[in-house]
Formats: sequence, structure tokens, C-alpha cells
Amino acid sequence: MKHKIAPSLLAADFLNLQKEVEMINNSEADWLHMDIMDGVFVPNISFGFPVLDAVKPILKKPMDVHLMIVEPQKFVKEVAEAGAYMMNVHYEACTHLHRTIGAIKEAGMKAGVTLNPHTPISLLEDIIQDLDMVLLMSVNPGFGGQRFIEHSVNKTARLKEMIRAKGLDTLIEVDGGVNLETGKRLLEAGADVLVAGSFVFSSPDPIRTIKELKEM
Ligand SMILES: O=C(CO)[C@H](O)[C@H](O)COP(=O)(O)O
Ligand SMILES: [Fe+2]
Repeated sequence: MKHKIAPSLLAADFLNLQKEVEMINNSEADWLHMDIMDGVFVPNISFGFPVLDAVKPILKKPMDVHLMIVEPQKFVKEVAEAGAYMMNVHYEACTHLHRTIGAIKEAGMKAGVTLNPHTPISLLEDIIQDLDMVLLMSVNPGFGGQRFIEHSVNKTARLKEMIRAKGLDTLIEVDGGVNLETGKRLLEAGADVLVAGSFVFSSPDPIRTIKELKEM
């Protein structure tokens, strides 16, 4: 399967959001990645449901929502109503992860679990069979434009091996510091979906940059 590219709206020009979403529609991007932060789970606040609701009617690609919030289970309904295709919750934010995954699927969405850079993949041993995707953070969540954490390549390869050994088809998405160089190594290690924020939106030609990421 050809890998997917999910540009992260966090790095977009918020004064021209409609233009940015139309750029995504006209590009080879597969998904649009949306980062919701609460200032508690991560030391930053991004945007919330009003922004997702505004984007929903004009977006022609699936919405990949990454919740960096405490108690994400409280917002399953809101995320579904905002039109999300994939809802990603952090492993570190969920006490009853199995129940939350069930609720996400019942609401008609695909379910993803996100791991912070320090969280070992071994913790997924008894939940991975219920997941559509694992989202590996390759930076500490909270900000765009950070430096890629090298260990993420090895972590991706080990997760791929775990998925293969269990005979699953769970997707691996990697988020943070992705560019053509880190992206290539992540794909070689087995990543299926690459999130790219600043690399896409600070490019002088984002459509071309997305194409380059797609053609790696
Ligand atoms: O979840 C995130 C930050 O917490 C973003 O998706 C990520 O940082 C993308 O930005 P960049 O590609 O600039 O690193
Ligand atoms: Fe993200």
C-alpha cells in the first residue's frame, strides 16, 4: 500500500484558513491532520471544535483528529459530529482505553491510539488488536516545528514487527519533525502515514512539497 500524507493544520495560516483547506483539497494529501490541545495534557492550546466545524463543509479529504487533551472520552460525540474519520487519543490520557476505543468505533469513527516519545510500544500488547491505527509521536506533543527525535525510527520498526507478528493490518502514523529526510527513513522502517506541519505549510510551494512527500 502506498503511504499516506497528512498535513497538519497547526502550521497553517489561520487568517486564511479557507485558502489553506482549498490548497489541501487540490493537493495529493490523503488526510488533513487536526491537533486539538487543552493546555493541560500538553503545555499549549491550539484550537477546538468551532474550527473543525468550520472546516468540515469545505474539506474534501478525511479528517484525522489528534486529541492532546485530558479525558478525551468526554468528547467522542463532538469529534464525530465535527466529521472526523479517525479519532486519535493519547494512551497516557486514558484510564479506560478499551472502553474509549469502543465508544469511538460506536460513534462511527476509526480509532487510533497515540504514544508519547517515552511511552513503550509494549503497552499496546493487549489493545492493538482493537485499533485501526497507532500514532507515534516523534516530538514531544504540544508544538509544531520541533526537532525530530531519532529514536522514533527504531520505534516504528519495532511496532511494525509487533503488528506483523500478530497478523494485524493496523496502520502506523508518525507525527513531528517530518521532512523528506526523516520521512524517508520512517517509511523504510514501516510507517504508513506521515504527518507534516511546518515542512508543508512553511514551504513556498506547499502543493509541490506534498507531492514530494507523496512520491518519496
Ligand atoms: O501533534 C503535533 C504537535 O504536538 C503536530 O501534529 C506536529 O507537531 C506537526 O508539526 P511539525 O511537522 O511542524 O513537527
Ligand atoms: Fe498531531
